[in-house]
Amino acid sequence: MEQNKLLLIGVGGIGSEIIKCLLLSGYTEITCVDLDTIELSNLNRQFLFREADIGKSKSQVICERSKRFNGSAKLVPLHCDIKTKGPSFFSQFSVVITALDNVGARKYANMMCRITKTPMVDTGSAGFNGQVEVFLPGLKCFECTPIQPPKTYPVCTIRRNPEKMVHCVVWAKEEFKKEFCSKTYDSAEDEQSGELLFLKYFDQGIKDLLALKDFWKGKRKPTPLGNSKAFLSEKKEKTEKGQEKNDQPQEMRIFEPQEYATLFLKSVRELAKNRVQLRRPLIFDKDDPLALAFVACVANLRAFIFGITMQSTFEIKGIAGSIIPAVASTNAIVAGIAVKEVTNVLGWLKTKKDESCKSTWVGIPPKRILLQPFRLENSNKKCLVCKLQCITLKVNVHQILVKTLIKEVAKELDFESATLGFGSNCIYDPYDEMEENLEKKCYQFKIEHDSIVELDDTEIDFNVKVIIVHDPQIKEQNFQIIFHGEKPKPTTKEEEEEGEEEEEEEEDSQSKNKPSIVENVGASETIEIIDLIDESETIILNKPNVIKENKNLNLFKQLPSQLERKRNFTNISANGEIGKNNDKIIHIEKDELDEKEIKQNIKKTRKIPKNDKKDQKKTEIISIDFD
Ligand SMILES: Nc1ncnc2c1ncn2[C@@H]1O[C@H](COP(=O)(O)OP(=O)(O)OP(=O)(O)O)[C@@H](O)[C@H]1O
Ligand SMILES: [Zn+2]
Repeated sequence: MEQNKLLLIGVGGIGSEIIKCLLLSGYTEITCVDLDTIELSNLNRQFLFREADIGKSKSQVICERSKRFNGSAKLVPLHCDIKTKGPSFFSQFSVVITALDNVGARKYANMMCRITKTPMVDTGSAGFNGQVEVFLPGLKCFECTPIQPPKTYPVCTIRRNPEKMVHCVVWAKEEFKKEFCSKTYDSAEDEQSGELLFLKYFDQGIKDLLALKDFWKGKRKPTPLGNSKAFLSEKKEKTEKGQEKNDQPQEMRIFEPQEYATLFLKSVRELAKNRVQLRRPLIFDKDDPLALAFVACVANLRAFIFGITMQSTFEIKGIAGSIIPAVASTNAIVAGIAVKEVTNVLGWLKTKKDESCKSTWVGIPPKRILLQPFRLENSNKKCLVCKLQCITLKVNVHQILVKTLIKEVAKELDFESATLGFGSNCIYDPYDEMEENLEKKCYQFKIEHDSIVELDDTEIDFNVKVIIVHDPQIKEQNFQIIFHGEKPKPTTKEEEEEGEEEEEEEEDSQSKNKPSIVENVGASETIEIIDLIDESETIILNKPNVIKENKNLNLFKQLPSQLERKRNFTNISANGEIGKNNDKIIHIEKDELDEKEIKQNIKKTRKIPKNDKKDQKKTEIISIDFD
């Protein structure tokens, strides 16, 4: 353990737990990277931070505080974005552990780990669910499973007939974008702008909808609010709801609609002013109080119009940012498993046997913890990151011309016709008029030590990443090309077809039983329980078909808490089966069936025989057949 240098990326909720577990397990050399500073909202679960640390660098503080677990450990803090670190940085470490909150940074770490053939242990959590995934070189990587796009809602529900607060919030965010994020303004809007918007959103817009007479047949109609002055004058004696709860912070309270109208007019004025000062369109950020005030007011007033229960700004912030509150216990469990996997991965580095390494899904439904370990999978032949081929080029970036780089590397790799790209820039394309770039030196395009440039063959499917190692001693012509194992070669037709077939199989098997990762695990509102028609056993979900086709963990992320709220369903396994007292499982075949039809479509599963219970205890996983 002591000989292994570890890299921990992200020292937030899970990262703080990981560093503690690593040190207490005997690891002594850890580099901690985090780009952020400590915020008040971190303190409830990032247990090593204190109020006095607010504003300080997370990585600095965590390294100082963690000395208490092992005073002689070598902890290196780096306050930076991981995306600024290249292959030579990553290659120092035996294992990379990611405890990040976004897919972009994970993808970057994954690519660096593939390039440098470094194992990566990725962690994540959302509420009571979490995961630890182990990515070993040569096996499945973070990008082998396509990442699901966030949930979208039917346009008609959002624009015409919202049924829930989330629909109003999506609409409010859209309006925020239209109003403040697309145009630049040179002068402040006049004083009328708030009132005009009020009319548009809450009066005329609603009247226009009501004009669609057929649409409203049999539906509850919305009520337009009139103009803001008239609406505000209705304000009788009412103040905010729940006077007795006045000790709650503003953000947690629900106010009368008139209060939201006043705040709405104010927020429009302030946002318009800001836009003029900034001289650029605004960006919606749930942490920007003004943007959030606008969205909360618009969403609540729309909810009021459509007879939907209004919610506090705090709750709306959660919906607007797809936030599921972090749970310290989930983070601690995930961190513990991750550290165990780091030890397994170190074993793999010696033996190259991967049996002990596992990825694990974590779920904490009431009163029990479900851990579901999975064997590591093979990589997806279609995965661009796994297919990635690279070489290292030792050069003097101040001397080497773009022309030389392209010509020599292309010659060495048998390229027919090469384009050169760096980041999102194309430096040279033979079909474009870019000849003058050929005469420039590499550093003029900010290509420096540890940069990765890309050579693409325009004729065949051949892409090679070139890792630049700058050496000031090297003269222009004396550069050195270093292969990482085999010499890169173009993908052959057979390999391509093989990849396609494999992908189809993969999709098949995934939809049958494998969980796949989503951006913010469980953060999207994928599945929702619409109703429980029979108290004990029947649940109606908004997307039963999807469930049947994909017994996929992601679709079930949100179920435990919803089920708990609705009824006492207690057992939900990580594979997506839902059960009550181990014996009643339901699934419904069609979308939007009526109650009678649903009852006909219910299939009960077999009861788990009593003597199987021993097994369940051993694994803490309940596995029940759907059919
Ligand atoms: N590109 C990056 N480079 C380095 N660190 C990153 C990068 N992206 C995210 N992080 C860090 O990863 C950590 C993730 O931790 P966590 O999910 O607990 O988020 P948080 O920001 O601490 O809390 P919350 O978002 O819930 O307020 C954060 O500390 C964040 O700064
Ligand atoms: Zn991959």
